[in-house]
Amino acid sequence: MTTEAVNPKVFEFFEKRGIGPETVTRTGIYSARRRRDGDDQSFATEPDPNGNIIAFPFFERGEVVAEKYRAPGKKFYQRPKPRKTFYNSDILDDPALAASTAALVITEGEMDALSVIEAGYPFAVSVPDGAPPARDKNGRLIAVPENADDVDPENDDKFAFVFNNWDRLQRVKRIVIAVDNDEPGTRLAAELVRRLGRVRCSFVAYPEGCKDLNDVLLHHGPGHVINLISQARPYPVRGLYTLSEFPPEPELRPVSTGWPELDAHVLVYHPSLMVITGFANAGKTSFATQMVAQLASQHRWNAAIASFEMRVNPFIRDALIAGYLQRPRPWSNEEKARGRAWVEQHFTFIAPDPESDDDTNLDWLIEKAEAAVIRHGARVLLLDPWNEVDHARKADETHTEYVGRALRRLKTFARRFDVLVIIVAHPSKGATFKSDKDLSLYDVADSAHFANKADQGLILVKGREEGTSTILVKKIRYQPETGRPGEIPLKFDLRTRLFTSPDPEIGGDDGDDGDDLWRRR
Ligand SMILES: Nc1ncnc2c1ncn2[C@@H]1O[C@H](COP(=O)(O)OP(=O)(O)OP(=O)(O)O)[C@@H](O)[C@H]1O
Repeated sequence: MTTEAVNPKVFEFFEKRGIGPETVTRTGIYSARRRRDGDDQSFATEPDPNGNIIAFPFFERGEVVAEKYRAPGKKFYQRPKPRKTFYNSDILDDPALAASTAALVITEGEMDALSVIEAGYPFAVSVPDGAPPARDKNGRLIAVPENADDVDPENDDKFAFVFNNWDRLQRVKRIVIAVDNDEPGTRLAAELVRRLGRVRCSFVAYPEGCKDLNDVLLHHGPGHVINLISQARPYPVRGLYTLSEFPPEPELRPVSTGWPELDAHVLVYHPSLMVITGFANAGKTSFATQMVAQLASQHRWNAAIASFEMRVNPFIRDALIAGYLQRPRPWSNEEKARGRAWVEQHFTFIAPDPESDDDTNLDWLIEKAEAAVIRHGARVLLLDPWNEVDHARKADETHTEYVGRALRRLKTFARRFDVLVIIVAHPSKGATFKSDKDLSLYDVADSAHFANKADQGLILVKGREEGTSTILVKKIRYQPETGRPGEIPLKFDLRTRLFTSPDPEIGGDDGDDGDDLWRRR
């Protein structure tokens, strides 16, 4: 098209919108008129230097594949059977977009794309049919999913222009979405971003009083259009942050387990995952139960206890009361009543309903644990022992894969509900022949995941001499804030059935009791 072929009124129309004759001519816009096509009632639109219709041709690889018309009185129509493509789509093949030296700007209308081109930035396309409605027929805003899993590209009619240009679009490294600042524009942006991939998309922020790029060109000038594009901000990608964007994390507030001699080696905090292991009868249940009692009495950390091997009444209950009173039985009636009231206030128990045949699998357990947090303010979940949870493994899943998935779920639960999850687990059968000294977190229930996923890992060893025990602190994720590995002797008071400070002659911090301590009983 040459300038001579275009009605000067067309230039006037664009001039009023801030778009000069060079851009009009370069993009192939021309003036046209409608002419009756043959004897029937159909019309054709054809170029006419005096025509009062503005024609916007859509090129693809130099060919006009669609055309939109603006007739007087703001009447819009299109050439029949248009190919669904972007306005100015041929810019998609520019090597600068593949090399990432330029970002592609996608606008909601032709005038906005022209505004960008007018501002001196050629890398702009417009979607062909504007924005989809933002609300459904009941007036409710349509929620757009974040991913495009529900999109079938073959039948994605409204966005066929994306599919039709897929190969060219794939090469584009950076995309600036510059749609209208209104509800339909917001939906269009969301629909484009999920189809094009969030990581390469940015958005622009319009100045006050501007709803699109043509407004910006008219009211602020071409320089501002360019600034806006160069300052486009990336769409946040969930899980990827700069330091300043990083979501606030709960502060690490480690507290004592209640045994002063353990403080240098293990302090507990939530959210976190603690694994406690040791051979049969090593005292794992006694130790873990006493610990949750101490956490409740010293820090008011309520706990949910899922105890599948020990009866709650009277064993767990009395172990908790003992931990609270720190006094041997027999207890006075007043002590018993006080102890029970205290257990009632701070603990909930997760146990299968004898009336129901529900699987007591991990989903079941987590569901109850969530209720314990919400209803009873639980800060601790004690799962004792792991091996008794009726695990539900998927058909195509190995044991190791299952344990990995299950521990991930428990960690997600811990994080989401800000809970300390304590898992008591038996060592694998293969570890039975090992000495206590050689037992490691890798021996837990046949899976290295326990060692890898735990934030803190303890091994309990019963001493050769009755009433002596050692806590092996094997893993501490945050050192030194929450402790450091070590071997800490404790006394097991045979009268109170509680772990207490060792008698001075039994040993110090450095485990210099020699081999005796390690020998299996
Ligand atoms: N150092 C110790 N000396 C003597 N008795 C102890 C010692 N530590 C724990 N006990 C007692 O040993 C018994 C077994 O303890 P507990 O049930 O806590 O062990 P566990 O490791 O949980 O056992 P399991 O692997 O069978 O579940 C309990 O009666 C407990 O009071």
